[in-house]
Amino acid sequence: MTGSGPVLRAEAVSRTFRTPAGDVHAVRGVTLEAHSGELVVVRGPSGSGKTTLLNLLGGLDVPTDGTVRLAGTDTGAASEADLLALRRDTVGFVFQSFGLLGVLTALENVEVPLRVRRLAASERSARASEALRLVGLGDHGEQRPDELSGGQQQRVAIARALAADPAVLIADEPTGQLDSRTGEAVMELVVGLVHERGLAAVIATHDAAVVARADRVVTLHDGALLRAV
Ligand SMILES: Nc1ncnc2c1ncn2[C@@H]1O[C@H](COP(=O)(O)OP(=O)(O)OP(=O)(O)O)[C@@H](O)[C@H]1O
Repeated sequence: MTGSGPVLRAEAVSRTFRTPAGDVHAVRGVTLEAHSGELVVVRGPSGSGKTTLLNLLGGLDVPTDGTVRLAGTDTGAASEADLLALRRDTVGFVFQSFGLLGVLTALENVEVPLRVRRLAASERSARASEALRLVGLGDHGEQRPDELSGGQQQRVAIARALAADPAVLIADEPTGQLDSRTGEAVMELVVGLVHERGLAAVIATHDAAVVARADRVVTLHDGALLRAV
């Protein structure tokens, strides 16, 4: 990968789902890129294809047409194993529903993606603690998700996404389950981290405050890009 090119690039990407009721063209011909340190916001009404597009950009799904290049790798041409490794090494995901494991402490949740990287336990724990500190939860490592507020849980999820030091952050409506003040605080944190750590971030959100701070805003309508700002 060259230093100046986009970390993430989608070129004329489409995703069609075959269903018994017929084909659903969830994403249609989208071209989009994100560079390091750049925050790209994807917005659009419900069903416009935001989640499908984010899944394609993060390598959770591959396009039926067009190409997605993630850190230089064409996801559609990669084997399942390579795609798994690419996601593990390159992408941090944050979802609306936090996705924390209830039986684990905050610290253990943050350690989950580090476990699959076969890091030594001490290194894992040091990195997870540092990630929790970054999101302002350095003193909450021993608490379980149900002992934390919604905003704190989402911050744990952000720490988990960042612990392995990904080049790309993909966040699907990360503030969707939070009240507006908590959501603002969480987004403030994400925007700061994107710029500080030079992440290429793509975030689906309706949050006006995030839209205002985005380097680029794209709007989806029926799976296609409406306009790019
Ligand atoms: N696995 C699937 N199989 C069939 N159709 C799907 C599948 N996933 C998504 N779709 C369809 O693709 C379209 C886009 O869905 P998607 O979830 O990407 O939209 P969205 O903009 O994220 O919506 P929301 O804001 O409500 O989450 C919808 O019509 C949806 O029903």
